[in-house]
Amino acid sequence: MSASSPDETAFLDWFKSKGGTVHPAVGLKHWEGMGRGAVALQDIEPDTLLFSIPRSVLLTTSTASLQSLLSAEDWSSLSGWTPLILSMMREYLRTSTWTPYFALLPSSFDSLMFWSESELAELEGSTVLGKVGRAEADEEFETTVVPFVRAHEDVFGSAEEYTAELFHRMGSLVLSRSFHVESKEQEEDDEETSNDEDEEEEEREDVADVAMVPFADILNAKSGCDNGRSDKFILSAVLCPDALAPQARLFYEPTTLNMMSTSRIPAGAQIFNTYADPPNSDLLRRYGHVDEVNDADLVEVGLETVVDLMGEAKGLSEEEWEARVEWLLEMGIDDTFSIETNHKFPDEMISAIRTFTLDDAEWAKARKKESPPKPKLDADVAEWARKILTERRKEYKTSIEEDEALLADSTLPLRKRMAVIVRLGEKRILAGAQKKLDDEYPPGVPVEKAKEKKEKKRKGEDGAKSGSKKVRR
Ligand SMILES: C[S@@+](CC[C@H](N)C(=O)[O-])C[C@H]1O[C@@H](n2cnc3c(N)ncnc32)[C@H](O)[C@@H]1O
Repeated sequence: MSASSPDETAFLDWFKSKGGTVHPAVGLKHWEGMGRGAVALQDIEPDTLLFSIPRSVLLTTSTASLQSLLSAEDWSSLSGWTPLILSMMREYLRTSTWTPYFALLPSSFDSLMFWSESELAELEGSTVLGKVGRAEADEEFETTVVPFVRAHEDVFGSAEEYTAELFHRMGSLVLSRSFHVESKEQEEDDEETSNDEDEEEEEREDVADVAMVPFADILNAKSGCDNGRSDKFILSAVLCPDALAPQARLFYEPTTLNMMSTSRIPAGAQIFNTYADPPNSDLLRRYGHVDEVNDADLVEVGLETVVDLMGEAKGLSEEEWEARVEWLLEMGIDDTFSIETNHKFPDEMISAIRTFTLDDAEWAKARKKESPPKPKLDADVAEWARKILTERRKEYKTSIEEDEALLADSTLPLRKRMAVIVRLGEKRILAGAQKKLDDEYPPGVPVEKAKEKKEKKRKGEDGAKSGSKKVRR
């Protein structure tokens, strides 16, 4: 194991003194534009234990001492991530248990929480602006953390040191580096629960299952360089660009978390993790970086955009469209639709569009059946979808061409470059979806004609466009 700084040496000594093991072929290295990461110092064969992390070094609400020093009532008055963040703040300020680990962690971030108003303005058009959460975090600090720490100075020590800056730093570390790690018993319980219950559970993740995992959080990630979506607590470390097969993965053992290679990693290559394939907007929000090429990119279209356009155009009164919106939400339709890089229209968006095209009798029937219209894309829906895409594209203040020109400038500041990559990716998806729609349902073709054309194409009567091969004579 190689370390290149005194902090790294101290961290590795601490890690090993706690029972952690590291394969001699795994080293730490600074990677241009990515910070610290892991490197294969020699060829690594599949099924090699890269490193093994004792569960006792995980920093969680159970391994930190704060919970045991407070009454159950006081502890349970805290919500969200605050119990973990406060535990981390106290461990950082008052104990030496995780000092070598904290010394390796960054204190400045490029994630959106730390962007100025003018920097955020570069993201205009992206729905990520509604998810930054800075105001909520500031409010949590002022209204919960400050009074709580002041009321328990016997446990926390001087409240003065529990600053907003430290609160945001710890919160950002949780956002960008934590893992979902359940106890072994919890995992077994989970196996007995149904998928639906699992999904609900994930939405309100218990802070007790959120863990800072020393060493595992040193691995960087890059789109296309991992083994695809990870399960909720599966971490996989893989080599880029050979991403077709999984190359490493973290196995959850009763007393350790073991990172194993699952295929060969050549000497000199970076060992990548997966962050579960977020789109660039979320990468930027949570981690403070983007992937110039991101297969998992997407653009969101709000139900609001659909309603604004269709409610008015179909001549529905405010009361009528509000009733349809409420009903759609009751029926489980999301208020945001994601279009991905395959440019396919989300089924839920098609159902929502169709809900606004229903006449009174059809609307009454749908309500009686308690089922939104089937997600069938036809010429009429396509016409609406095209208008919605046009409206959505207007929410960005620059064009694709302008953004491409900006990116060609190598002196563009990092944050602006990342913002441009996010908004350009989103606009390209919108443009791609529009093109796909135009190919399938050419604009200006009367609905009946478009139906005919589509039917012909389906039956393969439409020559080259249907994919039928021309015979050369
Ligand atoms: C889990 S940590 C990985 C370790 C980190 N590089 C370090 O120096 O401590 C995640 C952070 O690493 C950086 N990172 C990871 N993958 C990256 C990538 N593909 N490009 C740029 N930065 C990346 C980002 O700053 C991100 O917030």
